[in-house]
Amino acid sequence: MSFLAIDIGNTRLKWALYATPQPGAALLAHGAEFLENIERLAERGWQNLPQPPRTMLGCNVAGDAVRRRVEEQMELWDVEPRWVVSSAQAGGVINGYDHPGRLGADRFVAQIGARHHVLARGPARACLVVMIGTAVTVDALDAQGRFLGGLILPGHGIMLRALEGGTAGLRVPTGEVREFPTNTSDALTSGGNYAITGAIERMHRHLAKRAGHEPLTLMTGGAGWKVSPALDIPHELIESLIFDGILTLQSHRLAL
Ligand SMILES: Nc1ncnc2c1ncn2[C@@H]1O[C@H](COP(=O)(O)OP(=O)(O)O)[C@@H](O)[C@H]1O
Ligand SMILES: CC(C)(COP(=O)(O)O)[C@@H](O)C(=O)NCCC(=O)O
Ligand SMILES: [K+]
Repeated sequence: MSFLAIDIGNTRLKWALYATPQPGAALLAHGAEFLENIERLAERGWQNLPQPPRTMLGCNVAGDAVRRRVEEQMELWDVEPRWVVSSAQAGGVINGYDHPGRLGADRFVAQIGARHHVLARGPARACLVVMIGTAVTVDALDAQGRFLGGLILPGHGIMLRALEGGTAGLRVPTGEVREFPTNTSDALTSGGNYAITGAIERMHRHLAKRAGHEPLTLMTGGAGWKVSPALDIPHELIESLIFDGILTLQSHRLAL
């Protein structure tokens, strides 16, 4: 019954093999590859799995060419590639985007994972879903599981490259996050970090006001550990949030 979940972002592909397609299933193997190395997935991580996947579900925001390259690597097994498309409603989330299909599949799936965590923890409440990947997204779910809307901003790497490319004097090593930075490195690192944490805190305020209660804040993504220490609101880092969403979606599909 083993099930492969794949999350393709703009920087890396992350994958996880589970014993069964249900939230909380045993994790059998997992890995990550930078997109420039996906041609090696079959020979590297996927060659020596404890068992071949029987089914799979993925989410991809890196475009069709990347998806096709990944599907070629999957020819190793007899598995039909299936990819999440954002829709008006799925996995307990009602998608309030103007055009639901245009919402990034990773954002939709992370919200489904977040909704699963909210309901597993007690009475339904609003939830802020923060993803710190290549880009940063901050998405608001109300207590009924309705996606109210969200922010997209550049991730730290993109902010730095934009500043380096657009100026003559900002090519400096990485600095530290400081309240009052007194050198260029610290000024850039702190500026990026507080741009991200400031946006999260702002959206948290919007959602607390709309919901009338303190939302649960869940954070995920490759650079979440860099942002978490400077975020002044209670929150939890859940590395597996997208996979939890994929497992939830898959188990809902099987139940239909
Ligand atoms: N070991 C790591 N490998 C790759 N990226 C990392 C690592 N640690 C932190 N990062 C940061 O995480 C970001 C990529 O996160 P990820 O969630 O994989 O992004 P995406 O989903 O957009 O591909 C990079 O921009 C980088 O700043
Ligand atoms: C916002 C994103 C670029 C985030 O990508 P990531 O940082 O995970 O690589 C992705 O979710 C996307 O391409 N979204 C489509 C546009 C939208 O959600 O409105
Ligand atoms: K992502």
